[in-house]
Amino acid sequence: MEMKGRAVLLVNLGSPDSTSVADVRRYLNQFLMDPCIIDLPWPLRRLIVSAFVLPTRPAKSAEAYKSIWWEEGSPLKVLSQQLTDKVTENTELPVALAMRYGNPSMEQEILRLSKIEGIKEILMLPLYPHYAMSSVKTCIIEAERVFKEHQLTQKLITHPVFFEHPDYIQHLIRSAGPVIEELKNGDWDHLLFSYHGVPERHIRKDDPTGNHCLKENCCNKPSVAHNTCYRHQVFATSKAFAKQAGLSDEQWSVAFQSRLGRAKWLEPATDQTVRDLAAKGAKKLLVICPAFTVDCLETLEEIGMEAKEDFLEHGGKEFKLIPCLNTDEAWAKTLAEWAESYQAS
Ligand SMILES: C=CC1=C(C)c2cc3[nH]c(cc4nc(cc5[nH]c(cc1n2)c(C)c5CCC(=O)O)C(CCC(=O)O)=C4C)c(C)c3C=C
Ligand SMILES: [Fe+2]
Ligand SMILES: [Fe+2]
Repeated sequence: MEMKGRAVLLVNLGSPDSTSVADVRRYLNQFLMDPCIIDLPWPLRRLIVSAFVLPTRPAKSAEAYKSIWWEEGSPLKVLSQQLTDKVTENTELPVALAMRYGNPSMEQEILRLSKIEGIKEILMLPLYPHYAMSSVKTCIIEAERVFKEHQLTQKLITHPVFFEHPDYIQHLIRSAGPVIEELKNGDWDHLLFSYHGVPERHIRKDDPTGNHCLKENCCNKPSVAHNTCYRHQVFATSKAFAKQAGLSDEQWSVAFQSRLGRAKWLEPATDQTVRDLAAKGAKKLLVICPAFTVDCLETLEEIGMEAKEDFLEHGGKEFKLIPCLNTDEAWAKTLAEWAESYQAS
């Protein structure tokens, strides 16, 4: 196994430095001014962010962050760091954690790793199971920018996405615990896979065939487009999970959360789906969020609080959010193994 000279960079999305409105505004500005997030020409993006988002959203988001914030800081950052520490315990390679937005920045951590004696390559492993312009692609663009700007001589490699890797699926099922057997026994009515949504336009832009994605049944027809199709990849995760866990087709479904703005995003929306499930008579609902490897605002608040309240208000009786893999020991070990064994072709 050729791993001498490799350093590992785990990357996650990032959080504001604190729950103050000023810090949330700074974070949202950096996030939303990324052309991979709002993919419009700079003047239009600047206008939309300044005129429609920054006047009101920071205060609203700050309140949401306050409801999930821990004494040690943002759950996403605290959990990502604890996971990184566990990965470090399982490998002799140097491992660092960076955030795509906010701190610790990718620039700071790439430069730190590049200064370690004997480092010839940096393997970036985005902690996102699925490819999206707004997740993996933006990390690659930022890492390439840092390498170029600082004229780094090391090689940059990116670990592939792992949306249907058998180890990842197995960890998801195992870490979900007894609720999966309970679902099979009929003790829960349904399992909803809630994935972060993306605008449909992003998927079309990344479709190398120019006409495969978002057509009738496209995600089930083999295509090179699936390498960059978020929709295909989240269905692949859900189907692999259901197959390995032994769930029948009626026991689960997929929905997309966190929509922002007026463009058309992937459907169905999680909030509507949760209400529809309650209206159809579901009383006990399980929700899992496999687009996130660690819990964050979008799982803890949007699903664990908002979606739960919605379900209970519309006639549901019990709602359980299955935690993300977070700092699971076996998962950390798998990440260390992947970091050591991955060979770029
Ligand atoms: C799973 C990967 C993610 C994709 C894809 C993604 C796309 C995406 N997100 C926004 C806008 C926002 N997302 C926000 C929070 C947030 N998003 C992700 C992950 C993905 N986003 C995570 C892990 C988090 C949580 C961060 C945390 O600190 O816990 C936010 C900020 C919070 C808020 O104000 O609601 C915004 C805004 C867009 C527009 C987008 C695709 C275009
Ligand atoms: Fe997001
Ligand atoms: Fe597709």
